[in-house]
Amino acid sequence: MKNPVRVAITGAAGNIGYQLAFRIASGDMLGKDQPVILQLLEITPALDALKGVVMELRDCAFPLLADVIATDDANVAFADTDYALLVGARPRGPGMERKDLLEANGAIFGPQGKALNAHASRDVKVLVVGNPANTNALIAQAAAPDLNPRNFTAMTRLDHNRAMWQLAEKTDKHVNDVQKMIIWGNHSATQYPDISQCTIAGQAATSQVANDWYESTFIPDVQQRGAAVIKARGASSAASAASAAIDHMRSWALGTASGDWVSMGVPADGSYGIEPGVIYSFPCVCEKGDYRIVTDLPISDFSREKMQATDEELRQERAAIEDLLR
Ligand SMILES: NC(=O)C1=CN([C@@H]2O[C@H](COP(=O)(O)OP(=O)(O)OC[C@H]3O[C@@H](n4cnc5c(N)ncnc54)[C@H](O)[C@@H]3O)[C@@H](O)[C@H]2O)C=CC1
Ligand SMILES: O=C([O-])CC(=O)C(=O)O
Repeated sequence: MKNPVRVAITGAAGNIGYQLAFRIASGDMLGKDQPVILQLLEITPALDALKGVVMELRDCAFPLLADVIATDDANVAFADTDYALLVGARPRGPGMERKDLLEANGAIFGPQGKALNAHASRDVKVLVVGNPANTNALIAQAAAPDLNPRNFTAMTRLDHNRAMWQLAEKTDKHVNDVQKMIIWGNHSATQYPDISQCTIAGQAATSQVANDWYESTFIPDVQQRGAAVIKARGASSAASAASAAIDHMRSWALGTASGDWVSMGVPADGSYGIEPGVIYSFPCVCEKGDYRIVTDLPISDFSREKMQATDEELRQERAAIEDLLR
């Protein structure tokens, strides 16, 4: 049996956290041979609810769950943690954009970055889910100067999964047939879901759907899917968000499928002309516990314009919280 690894989840008594903890404890994220110690963080008023989550985790008698720690102290939650899923933050309601949460949620991620910097494993892999995810990841990264800046990532895997399903449904294929989807940029309404490289059962996606459907239906539907779920459910996506978080971490830790890639919000490194300074979603291949941005894909004028628009929004979000980066 492998030694247990430590997985921290913030907002663990919230809607997403309640899904995440159980799936991670059952081995969905790191494999059925990898024991885990869950380190659950909540705000003090939610500690009773968190106690209930811990009771239920124990009641599942998960073979892979080595221990559970529940706390309202980030220094405890992040101690020696190998994986940190930063979920705890306020969700948006109807009529809000995710960046409307910047002020309320931005303040959470500086102190958490600082606690990670002081206490986490030096190789900790960080995924920010709390919105606005890309900019919150930037805030956490800036507060953790002793950790590898590349290890601060934001979740666009839910958008990636949504886009794959929309395309599969439109072409009457299974989602397993869809490869090489790309989400560029921000986890927001400016994100650019790009099918130019996509294949469906090995054939170019662009030859299987009408361009008009792609531009006028697919792109806005993927961009607005979070809002559509809020309208339908009266609450933001939770089970699908937890599932995507597990997909993101599993790909990063265990690798992406041969011949395919995934979308991850990662620090821009100049690839595709996106200058450093923002956490931007790129197509990424993961191998041996690391990721790399897939480079040198051809970019059309249509794509370039959309990639720049979402970059611009990220720079505006950054400017709005610049004081939190110091
Ligand atoms: N990146 C993505 O694709 C997605 C992101 N989200 C975002 O995830 C976040 C969480 O969503 P839900 O779980 O539905 O919200 P929720 O309100 O059900 O749960 C959030 C939990 O975080 C806790 N919390 C608040 N501040 C905290 C702090 N400083 N430290 C630790 N815990 C804290 C709250 O007590 C609450 O239990 C929201 O910001 C939401 O917008 C949601 C869906 C997808
Ligand atoms: O839309 C929201 O506010 C929650 C979210 O990020 C998503 O479902 O993509």
